[in-house]
Amino acid sequence: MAKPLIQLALDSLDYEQTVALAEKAAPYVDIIEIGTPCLKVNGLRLVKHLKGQFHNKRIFADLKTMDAGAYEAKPFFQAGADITTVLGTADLSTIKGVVEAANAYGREAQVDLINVADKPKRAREAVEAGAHIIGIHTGIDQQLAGQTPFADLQTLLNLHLNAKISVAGGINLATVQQVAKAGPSIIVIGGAITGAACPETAARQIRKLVDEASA
Ligand SMILES: O=C([C@H](O)CO)[C@H](O)[C@H](O)COP(=O)(O)O
Repeated sequence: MAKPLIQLALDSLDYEQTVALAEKAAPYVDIIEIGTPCLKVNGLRLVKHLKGQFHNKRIFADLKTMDAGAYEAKPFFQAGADITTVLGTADLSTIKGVVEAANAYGREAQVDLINVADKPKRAREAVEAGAHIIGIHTGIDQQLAGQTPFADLQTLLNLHLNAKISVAGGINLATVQQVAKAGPSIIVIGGAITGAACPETAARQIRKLVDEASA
């Protein structure tokens, strides 16, 4: 089974704390995500910093773009982001704009299906528009209401789309192997690492569990 990439989601608002968490978990992850709240507070400066410090990792800027796709994404690709996100609920022209910007810089566009009603339909349209990654995502507020991304992940994987599938939303030490065995390309882990008593230990454990599940 192909080994999924592990994406660390950083959702602290504090610049220094975000860099410190990235330093602790970086040896065990493939992609470093600047989560939307963190990106809104810390912006392009943090993208440049993390790309400079972790040049062998992919940097994910979780823009969740809703309009002006290319215009919003371009400065983040110029600053070193390898992947930016656009909302699946956006107009298809906005999704195409982010895809075009990503292609112009040799990077990737992820379409986030958070809050999309008909996920298979939108995922097919996004892939048709050139999206490189489709994100199954149960948001933090939805997690608080008891929702999980597992059923939607399986639905999307069953479509066998010509794009990578990423999954996010409350994945932790207890669930990461079940997720890895389902076969996504990318598994996103936020709070289970950043909120752990020892983030470095949690990241190492996640890496081990994913490697075991996909061996
Ligand atoms: O994308 C996220 C959220 O919308 C805030 O930016 C999170 O980074 C993502 O859900 C992963 O975090 P956890 O759910 O804590 O694993």
